[in-house]
Amino acid sequence: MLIFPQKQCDDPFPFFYPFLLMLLGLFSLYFFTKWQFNPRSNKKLPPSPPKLPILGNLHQLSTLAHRSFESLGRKYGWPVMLLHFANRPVIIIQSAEAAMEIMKTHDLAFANRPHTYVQRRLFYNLKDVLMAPYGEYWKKLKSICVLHLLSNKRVQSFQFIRNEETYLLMKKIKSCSSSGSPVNLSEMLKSLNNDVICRSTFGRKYSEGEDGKKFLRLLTELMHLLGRISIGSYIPCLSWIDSVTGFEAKVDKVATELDRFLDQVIQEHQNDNGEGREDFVDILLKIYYDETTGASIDTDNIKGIILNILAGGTDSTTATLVWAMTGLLRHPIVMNKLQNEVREILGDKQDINDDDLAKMHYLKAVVKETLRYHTPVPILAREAREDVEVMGYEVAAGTMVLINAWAIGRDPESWDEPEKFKPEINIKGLDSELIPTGVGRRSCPGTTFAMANIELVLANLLQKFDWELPRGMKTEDLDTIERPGGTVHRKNPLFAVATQCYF
Ligand code: HEM
Repeated sequence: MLIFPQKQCDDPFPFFYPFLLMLLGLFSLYFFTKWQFNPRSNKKLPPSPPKLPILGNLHQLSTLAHRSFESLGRKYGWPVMLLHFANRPVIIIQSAEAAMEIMKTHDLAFANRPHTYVQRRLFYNLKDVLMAPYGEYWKKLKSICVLHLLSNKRVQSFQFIRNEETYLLMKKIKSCSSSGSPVNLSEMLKSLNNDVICRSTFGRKYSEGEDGKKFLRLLTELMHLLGRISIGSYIPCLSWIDSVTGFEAKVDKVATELDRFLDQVIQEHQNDNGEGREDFVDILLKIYYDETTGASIDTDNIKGIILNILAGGTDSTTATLVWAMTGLLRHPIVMNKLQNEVREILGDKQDINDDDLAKMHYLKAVVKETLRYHTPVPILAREAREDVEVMGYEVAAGTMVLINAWAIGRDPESWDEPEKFKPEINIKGLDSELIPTGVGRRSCPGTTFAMANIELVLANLLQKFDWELPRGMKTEDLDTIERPGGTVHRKNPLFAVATQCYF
């Protein structure tokens, strides 16, 4: 038995200890009452990995954030995890069930998007449709997109553009195939999509001439800046770094030059006698001048929407097409099956129309599988407009919420063998598990436009050519390395050889 030595009563302040005890008691009572009656304190927060002062969890993220979120989530909190980007709380959502709570059950509460200085500067102080906060103003812009610019009818009316541009691409590939040299599919598909989107938006292409090239360079820079993280947006005390590294100046330069270009385009359209076919700028100008529609918009809205269409339209469509061809070249059995479907449905017919595409079910399954396996926009960003409970966790108003669509598409809870590229598993279309273009109010209005282009180009590529990898390359040699960014492309360009031509 341990005997503690008795404390000698030679303390000069014998009244001090009871006083200290009383003080401690009062403090405990104060904090206990505060904890009990503070409505926020006993709310359950999602699990979180340990974080560092100042940085929070930023040091745990690689440039491919969707992959970092998945591995951190599996270790620290699945399917809902709390991270800190510096001192900003960010909720990461990684299962279909949790994503549906955000985008369906609480769609209205999560109808805002988080934004940084970069988006504000590039998108006319959020006067565009992609970044505008939820409200009457955003509703007006979104309905213009859905009803006037990207409706089924409008997408059909642009069929001649898709046909003409696809035909030009086929001719280009044919001329390369005669020499047996590999074609750079990444480059060709990017230029096709730029041409389709520029003709739909401006009524002309910008792939030739100095002006055109400069504009396409600006567009590439816009996408690059949107995909970069500005340090100052998350750690305000380090915002000087963005200025010293020239990042801020670069954003300003690109924003100013794009604005000048768009002003010129609008001016040209205003001077035009309007006899040609209607493009997006014509439609937006009509709404601008028409006071009876009640949808009054200004020129910043027009320019913001155009930039959204250019940014959203070209990059994600190109990435999907390039990844689809990557998947097919890596899986010759799938390529063969798709080629048989396309050729059986078309017979000798060379021009492919929407009715033909509607019959190509395996083609649709291949596109869906590409969106699942190589999700082009892997992370969907939303912001809470009010305090909400999600999967039993508290999410406070203003919290950034990132939905990892890529991880949801590879969740073994939802998919058999999710690590394999297998269009057959996609044939039934598990809708809530496949959310590459979002769900709910803020979902993508350009899906029909994108799919019409993707399906037409793929069907043509497979009907008119047989494909192989460049000489000496095996299917397993073809890499799938991703390039970081808001839209995830292949890091290395995709080269393939069109061995046989059938037109
Ligand atoms: C395969 C191609 C495409 C993919 C994967 C894609 C993906 C997405 C995603 C994930 C979102 C966010 C959805 C959400 O938060 O719920 C989005 C929004 C948007 N997309 Fe797309 N997109 C594609 C094509 C297009 C095209 C062709 C256009 C225009 C011509 C377009 C215009 C937009 C716009 C304007 C928004 C913002 C909508 C809003 O905030 O209300 N997208 N897209």
